[in-house]
Amino acid sequence: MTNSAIATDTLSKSYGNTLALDALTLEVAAGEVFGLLGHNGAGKTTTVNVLTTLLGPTSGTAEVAGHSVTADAMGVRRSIGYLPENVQFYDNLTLMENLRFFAELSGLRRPDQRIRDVLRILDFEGRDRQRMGTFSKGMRQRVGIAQAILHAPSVLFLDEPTSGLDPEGVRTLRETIVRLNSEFGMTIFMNTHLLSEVTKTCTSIGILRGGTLIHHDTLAKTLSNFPGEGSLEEIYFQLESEKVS
Ligand SMILES: Nc1ncnc2c1ncn2[C@@H]1O[C@H](COP(=O)(O)OP(=O)(O)OP(=O)(O)O)[C@@H](O)[C@H]1O
Repeated sequence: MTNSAIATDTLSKSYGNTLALDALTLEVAAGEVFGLLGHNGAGKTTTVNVLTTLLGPTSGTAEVAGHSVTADAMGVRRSIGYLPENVQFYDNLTLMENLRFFAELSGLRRPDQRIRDVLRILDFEGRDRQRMGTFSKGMRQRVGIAQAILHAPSVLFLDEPTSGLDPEGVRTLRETIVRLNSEFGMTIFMNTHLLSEVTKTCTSIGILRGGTLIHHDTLAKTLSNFPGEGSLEEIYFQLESEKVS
């Protein structure tokens, strides 16, 4: 038995003739904050879409929280939360009304109690009657996280969570991610382009290039294995530009 939150074996996904994900074999241990990096079109969103069961794989296997994405997609969905890159809300409804709507959709037994807990976890107390349309982009991202964790998932997927946020929004979101991981033990899997955030948040990283995983290690080992490079950004560009052997 392993304590993998995510385990894939030669997982591939094609769109017609485009091989977007090429035999991905990856393990993310429970309790990690994993950052998936790569240029535009590298296959990051495809990976998240397959792991969250939005898309079926073309071949290979993947388990999330111990459930197969193909044989037990419902088990996966019950165990995960997902913040898409562009999360949508009902702007004319309040924060509470939005969360109640999503809580009812996911069939929560005592939605109001859980919503109150989640509002407290995300420091939204006192804002539950505020209309969503008045929230900043950073706050909307955190409401997206609130929505994603209503059913207390063990694994949380975030697709470009800091995209379009100002520095304060980025910092607050980072604190939220770190807190969900350290206080509530959630495994976090995030796609991101923001390497400075990866350095501050992630415990391990993977780099995809053209659908192939070209690097996977803990952040600490990645940094120590490239002592000549000043930052993760420089390491990333070095790895990304290396010739495929
Ligand atoms: N629905 C689709 N139909 C056809 N090709 C697609 C589809 N979705 C993605 N692709 C292609 O698959 C490859 C991987 O795309 P994907 O969106 O997974 O990359 P990404 O790393 O998330 O990129 P980005 O950082 O721009 O979001 C790209 O070549 C893309 O053009």
